[in-house]
Amino acid sequence: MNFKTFYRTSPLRIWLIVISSILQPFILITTSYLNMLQISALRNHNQKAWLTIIIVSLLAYLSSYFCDMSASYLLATHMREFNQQLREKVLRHLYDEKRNYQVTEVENQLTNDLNMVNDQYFNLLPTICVFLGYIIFSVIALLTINWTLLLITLLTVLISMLLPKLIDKPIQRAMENVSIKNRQYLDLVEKWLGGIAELQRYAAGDHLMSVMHLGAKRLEEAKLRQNAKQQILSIITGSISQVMIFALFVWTGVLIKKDIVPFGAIAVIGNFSHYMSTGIEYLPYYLGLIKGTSVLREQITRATLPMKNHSESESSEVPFSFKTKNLTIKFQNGETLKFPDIEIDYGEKILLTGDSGAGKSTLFKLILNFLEPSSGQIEFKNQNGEIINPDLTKIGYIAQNSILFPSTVKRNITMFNDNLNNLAEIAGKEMDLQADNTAFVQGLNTKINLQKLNISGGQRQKIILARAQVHHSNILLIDEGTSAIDQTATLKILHQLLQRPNTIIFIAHNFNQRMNNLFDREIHLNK
Ligand SMILES: Nc1ncnc2c1ncn2[C@@H]1O[C@H](COP(=O)(O)OP(=O)(O)OP(=O)(O)O)[C@@H](O)[C@H]1O
Repeated sequence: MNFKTFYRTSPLRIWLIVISSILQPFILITTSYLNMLQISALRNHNQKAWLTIIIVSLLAYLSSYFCDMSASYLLATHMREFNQQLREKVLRHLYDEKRNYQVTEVENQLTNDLNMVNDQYFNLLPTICVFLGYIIFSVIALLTINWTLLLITLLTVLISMLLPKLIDKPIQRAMENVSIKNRQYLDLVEKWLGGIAELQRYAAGDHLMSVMHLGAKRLEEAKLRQNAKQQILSIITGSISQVMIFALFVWTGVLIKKDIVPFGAIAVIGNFSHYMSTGIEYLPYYLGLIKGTSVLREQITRATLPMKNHSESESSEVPFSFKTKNLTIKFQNGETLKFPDIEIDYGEKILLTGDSGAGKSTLFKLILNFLEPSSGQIEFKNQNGEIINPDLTKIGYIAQNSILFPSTVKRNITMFNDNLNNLAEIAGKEMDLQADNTAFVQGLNTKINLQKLNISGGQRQKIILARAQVHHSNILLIDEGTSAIDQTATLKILHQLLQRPNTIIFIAHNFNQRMNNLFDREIHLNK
């Protein structure tokens, strides 16, 4: 993400912003010239000329405000469009990447990181133009008076432009640090405030306060350090500009004394040196801020790049069967799980059991490649029994904590594919949803309110199971998909699920013998 992408959003608008921004210093510096003429007219008692210049100056000032307002309005419009495009690209990237993201990571990217880059990079475009204009037009004005005055000024500009290079690394680090601390703080908010009811139940408010206080303190300290670094940059560039003004006045005095420049130049120099010093003080400061965003901009660019894995998915095939060999996984905390070799044929109905913590859910995650095995492999085959590069997205998966969306029951089943509406009605019946008519007053058109949690755990599971029924997959992995559903309904649901031709591997703890008998075989994992 750089200025080029920003420019491409609307080149015409960018040019208008640049022109209206550049016009502001041009008008102000031209008016300074007019002021000099105004003083001469007053000394010569030329009231008409004096009044004309005052009116022209007034109009010039008004047009300068107009330019300022136009630039701000155009920039705001541009930013709105640009940010919208950027957010869409980030979301497209996340969606295509199929990686498990932490919600806070994405939240931070779409809000805090983007705001920082907006404030300290793109929003500075008019400001940079104005300060650049101050320097350029002052240089031209000084040149008309005496070239040696210009020389002194140019030298100072050069020094000030090189200065931020000395300090842009610490500023970059400080900015990154604020972003990290902000992410950590959002993470705390999500993890701790997400469980506030539990904390209230056990009266653990003091601990919540101290954890949140520490997170907020770290964030504020990082901001303070960033501010201090920016202040240092501001002080360095400010001091240089003051030295320059002093040198300019002294040298103008010398030139006047030697009759090289007219006496009136001292008044004009005062104005120009002010514009010049403002330009020199702030331009490197803002350029320093812009440089400071480079790491964040790179991060955002990476998050917006389109994913190029289409060729991979094109060559991959839908899996029908698989076998595992010497599969182990070692977690970061040192815990290691070893799995027996398993071979599953197409159409088998497998009950996967084992003690709590034996690794049943982990096995599913390994099959789906959500987790990488430390050793061993999984071999997938197609319909003809040939080994394939599998398209793992075609494996159906019902996780323990499957997600519902704030929409109707039906759309949660069809996953927003209205062509599947009729199938949703059938799957709803198969998964015994009509037994919950009192909760679903409008049937499948009842809207799920995630805030008010207007559905029970069992109803949630039935909706997720119906979703899997409607979106047929050759291999379906179900992790405790009926744990909250009563026994009678579970039996009914199992009958429906297991009569389909696809492969089903079902993790369950609490099945009775009658339910167990519905499966072809049981695989038991030992700890
Ligand atoms: N990402 C992880 N990092 C560290 N340890 C993990 C991770 N995922 C799982 N484990 C550990 O692996 C072991 C197996 O976990 P898993 O969830 O697969 O068990 P399970 O057989 O499905 O248990 P349950 O029946 O209680 O759901 C547990 O001891 C768990 O703590």
